[in-house]
Amino acid sequence: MTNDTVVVVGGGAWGTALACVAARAGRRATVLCRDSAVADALSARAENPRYLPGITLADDIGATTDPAVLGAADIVILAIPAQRLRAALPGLAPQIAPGARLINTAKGIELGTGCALSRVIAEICPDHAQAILSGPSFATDVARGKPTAVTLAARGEASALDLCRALSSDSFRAYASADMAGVETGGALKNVYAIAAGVVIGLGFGESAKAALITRAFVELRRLGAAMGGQPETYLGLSGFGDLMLSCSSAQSRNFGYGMALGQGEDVTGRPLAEGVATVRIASRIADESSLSAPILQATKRLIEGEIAPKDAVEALLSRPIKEEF
Ligand SMILES: NC(=O)C1=CN([C@@H]2O[C@H](COP(=O)(O)OP(=O)(O)OC[C@H]3O[C@@H](n4cnc5c(N)ncnc54)[C@H](O)[C@@H]3O)[C@@H](O)[C@H]2O)C=CC1
Ligand SMILES: O=C(CO)COP(=O)(O)O
Repeated sequence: MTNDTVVVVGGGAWGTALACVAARAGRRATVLCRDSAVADALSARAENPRYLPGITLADDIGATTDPAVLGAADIVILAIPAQRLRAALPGLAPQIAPGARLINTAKGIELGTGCALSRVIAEICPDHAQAILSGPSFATDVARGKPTAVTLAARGEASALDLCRALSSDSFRAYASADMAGVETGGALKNVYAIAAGVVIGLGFGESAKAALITRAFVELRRLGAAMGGQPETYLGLSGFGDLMLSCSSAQSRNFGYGMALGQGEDVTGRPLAEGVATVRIASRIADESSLSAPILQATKRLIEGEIAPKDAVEALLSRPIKEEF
């Protein structure tokens, strides 16, 4: 398989960082932007001042707003917000070269339908093989070339390994997996728990409370993920535990930041993209429908919907009946 040419759809923080990844791995990389100002800045100054201000990017990244560029791609990386995927894909699909492989990197579950994003992609691009890249990786770190490791899942180990080799370099290491559902659900659900961890810190409850929250969140994430089709061991890896740990422990995470603002009683309107806000709504419905116990997720949902105050949400969790840990 030829993997020479990579087109990244989405000129935001993550799409830009992933174009740097592809370029560092020796691929010809182009970002397909929606906004011509972003494309111009990337092409002329190797900068994305809107989404990654102050970071000088590899200068061999191309940028365009013309979807015709998809016709030359061996690999198409999707890096647009999860809830935008269904609306964006029909305009792109006819342009994508027949043999190109798609790698989704958005983290979420479709709000209106409860569909995994891989299913949304399969519905709109049924003839293209697809993969998922997910793991602990902040765009700013990746764009700067700081060491990062992620999981890349595809149907079939050989395909996953081939894509891992195509994108790995001395600063970016992708591990192969054949568990698409496990990788996908881990990335989506960790955002919910990052919001919850942010709330705990925003309330001033401290690091011990946060460690307890993350540990119990991990139990829930594995339970929900398994019900959605993931393999248990996948959640122990980079796309599960790794990403949960990163997002629940750093104010760099937009989801954690959103939770912190909630905990501090701030107005959260207009904050940067926090995918967990949509995910918690649909994941709570899925948990209810399957009678799965997910108290942290349900408390986070009620908090986000304004049904309960942050302090009361944490107190409700602490006052649940005493039970065995496992
Ligand atoms: N920023 C990060 O560190 C990471 C982000 N991700 C995931 O990547 C996805 C994108 O996140 P970011 O790039 O950080 O968000 P962002 O807010 O920085 O950028 C989003 C980009 O998507 C574009 N976009 C939105 N709707 C579109 C549409 N309908 N058609 C074409 N382009 C559209 C916007 O113009 C913008 O360029 C999210 O699902 C996020 O969870 C995953 C790993 C790391
Ligand atoms: O997914 C991420 C890191 O792996 C980015 O997290 P946020 O979307 O919360 O910023």
